[in-house]
Amino acid sequence: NLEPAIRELHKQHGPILSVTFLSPRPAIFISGRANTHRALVQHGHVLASRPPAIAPFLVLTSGQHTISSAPYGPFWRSLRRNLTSGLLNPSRVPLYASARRWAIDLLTSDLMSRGNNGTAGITVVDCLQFAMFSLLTCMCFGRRLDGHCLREIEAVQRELFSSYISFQAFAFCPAITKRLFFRRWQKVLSIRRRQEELFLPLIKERKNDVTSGSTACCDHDDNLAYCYVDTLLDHKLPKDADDRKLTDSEMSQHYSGSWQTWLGSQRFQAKLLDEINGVVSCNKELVTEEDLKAMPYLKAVVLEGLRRHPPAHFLLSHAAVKETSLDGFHIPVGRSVNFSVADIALDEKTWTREREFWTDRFLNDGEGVGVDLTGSREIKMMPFGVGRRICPGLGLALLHLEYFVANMVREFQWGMVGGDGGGVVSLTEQPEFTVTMAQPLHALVTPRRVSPAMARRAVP
Ligand code: HEM
Repeated sequence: NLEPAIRELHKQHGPILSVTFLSPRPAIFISGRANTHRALVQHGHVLASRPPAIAPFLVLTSGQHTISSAPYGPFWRSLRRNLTSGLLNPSRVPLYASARRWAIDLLTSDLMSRGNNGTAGITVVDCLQFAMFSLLTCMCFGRRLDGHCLREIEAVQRELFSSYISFQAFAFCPAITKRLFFRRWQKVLSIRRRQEELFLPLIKERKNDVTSGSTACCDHDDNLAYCYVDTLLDHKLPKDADDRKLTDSEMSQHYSGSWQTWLGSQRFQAKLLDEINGVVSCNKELVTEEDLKAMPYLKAVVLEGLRRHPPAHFLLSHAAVKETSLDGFHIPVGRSVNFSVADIALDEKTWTREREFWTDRFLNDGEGVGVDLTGSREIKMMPFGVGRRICPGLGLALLHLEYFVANMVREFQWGMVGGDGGGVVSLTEQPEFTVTMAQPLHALVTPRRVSPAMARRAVP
């Protein structure tokens, strides 16, 4: 449980710390809005790299050849530009409208078919993650994958996310820890193998434009004209990019929470529903992307969710491109430099009632109105990071959050397990790759109307 310890060390020793854990190389921690702005925005180009990956992540990122893990340089720039100008280009948003509708249909049907499990409620995260995997894999591979294939992809990715922290053990003397934690190391290799077994055939199918029924994984009627794999297959790396692949032998070597009333309490739901009904006519199938633009309360709910419960409590580790100094502290190349997202979001000097889920701060004259999530002027909250390594999926993520929340509130009444007004939900957090709920949410879900998705299901 690193976070409280780091916070305490900052209190005792100041905003810039160098801490030695198990790894021989100390990690640097930088706190505070102003310091973070200086480091990541004003001197953003200097701290825009990533530190050398430890053994498991070398395997899982093919030797730091992914956008998020690649060191700053032509290779990273080229891949990142390919993603932002291709799949994430705002002009392509409408291309995936049908995939988004499909994901909402899947989610609606899934929630309905689980039938509240008596009075124990539905484990919401299972349904939500499955719908989100369906949508993102569709955008990635250009096809609606079938349920079996999706479940397999979901299972391997979830295993990776939940084991992520335990893999840090290999930071210390990997030659020994690989033997000491032999099973854990085997898990790293098995996750990678399964990812290859699942993803490579899908990539090859897309490449060969297979339309026969030989691949049971695909629903051929719903091929997308454009997907992320297409952009990667067409992509040409610049000459000076380091596209060195790991050799086989290298591969085998490496191979605060509190009890709170729930956000879904009737008050939030009723206000959201009022807003949605004011914008969307009752005979319309779904809330659309266009409708979302006229929903300030929905935006406030989503922003307050990201502020109070950011999925990442720390940014991915940054590193200096060249030796540098920050406020008189020396930062060598290759050191991991870390920034706390959660502490900035809970800074009492920026936010009143900072620990409360209080949507009004993003409405009318509230302190959060017009907050700049890119942090270019100043940082008030940074759930997506700031500066050169800012999350390129920011726009898409906000769209998905608003779209899913709006449609789920419109379709269902969300109730607490445990009865009227008496229910509480544990918001105790559990660190994984992202921060998750230690006790997953169980909710009672009641349809508000016969939705088109339900009607379609009813047709044999
Ligand atoms: C609520 C949803 C999301 C949150 C909170 C989130 C947050 C983050 C954060 C905190 C980082 C690290 C920034 C840093 O190191 O300074 C990051 C990086 C990244 N995110 Fe996201 N993200 C989300 C969704 C997405 C989506 C939907 C995509 C793609 C479709 C995406 C793609 C990436 C990539 C490629 C990076 C690495 C950027 C780089 O190193 O240059 N993210 N994200």
